[in-house]
Amino acid sequence: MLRLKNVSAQYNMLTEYVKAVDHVNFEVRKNEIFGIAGESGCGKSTLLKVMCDLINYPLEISEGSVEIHSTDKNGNPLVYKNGDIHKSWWKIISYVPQGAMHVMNPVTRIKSQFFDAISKYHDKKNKKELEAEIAAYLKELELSPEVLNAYPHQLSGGMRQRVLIALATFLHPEIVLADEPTTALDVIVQRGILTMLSRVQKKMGNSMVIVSHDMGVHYQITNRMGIMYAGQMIEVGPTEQIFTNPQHPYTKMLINALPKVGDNSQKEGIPGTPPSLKQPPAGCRFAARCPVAMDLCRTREPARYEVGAGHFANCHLLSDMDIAAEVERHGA
Ligand SMILES: Nc1ncnc2c1ncn2[C@@H]1O[C@H](COP(=O)(O)OP(=O)(O)OP(=O)(O)O)[C@@H](O)[C@H]1O
Repeated sequence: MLRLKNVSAQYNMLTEYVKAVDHVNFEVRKNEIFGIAGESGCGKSTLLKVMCDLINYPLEISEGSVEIHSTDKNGNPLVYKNGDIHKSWWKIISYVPQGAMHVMNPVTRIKSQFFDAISKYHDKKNKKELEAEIAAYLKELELSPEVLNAYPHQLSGGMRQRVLIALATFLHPEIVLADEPTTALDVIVQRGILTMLSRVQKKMGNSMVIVSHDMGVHYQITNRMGIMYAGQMIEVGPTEQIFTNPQHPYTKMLINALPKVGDNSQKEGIPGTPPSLKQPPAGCRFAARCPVAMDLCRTREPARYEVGAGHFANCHLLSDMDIAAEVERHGA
């Protein structure tokens, strides 16, 4: 299980900070697919980097901690914390970064990329045995072992993405993080990738985190999900609840903007733009775009409210006390 406790992370630009992740709390449970959704630039990729301990300048964690709770061979509890998690890459946690073409070495065959990435973590085996094991695993994932001899540019975008997923899951890590795994692929290929991810997760019974700006992806394969806005996680809950009973005005607008079968009404995007993460506004960060914002929303940050079993949202409108205070203020 992976847990984020009050995590803030920022890009240190020397004269200013980009506060890309702000006091984020949630957990990814065993045997589930957890989705992270939100507009471009809201901090989704940064959050994934924080989760897998990929912290390189100018990114830094300014507050909070990330923990992976696991067990050793004898079943004794083991906790990996940020700063140490990167030592367990591939075996405990693995990461499928955004943009399959850019993360692969263009002048190296897929086989060598597999060997380079995993051979030092794999139980000692000679090259031939390891290659046979990789080929068998590729077959299991419906990929021809022929791809091992190919260069990345010889594969289609969908094949490259499948190879990256195969690489990230080969050592059966407990947690797999995937950043926009279906972006830039056509819908048929997208469906194939989602089916593959879902099948791999079911087979391993591990945890998966999928970042995508596409709500359709979350609807199709995630069990629980979180909605990010301007560096903050503003709603978390079971995916079915997020779609049928969204609580934060931003989530409601995201869901309402989705096309529905039989509904021919014109869909509108969310007017306005997200705030700068260099100088985020006081109060609720969505207030400037929120059609139901109260005065309080522009001055005080909302607390997190539990609105159903395991369903949380940060909005003053969910607090009778906050609404009463607003009414009193206007009545005064
Ligand atoms: N290396 C960097 N240096 C400075 N700022 C950065 C860096 N990488 C990202 N940012 C900023 O951090 C914020 C969050 O970016 P991030 O890439 O995490 O968002 P995202 O939600 O994943 O966006 P997208 O969906 O477009 O990938 C943005 O304001 C972005 O401009």
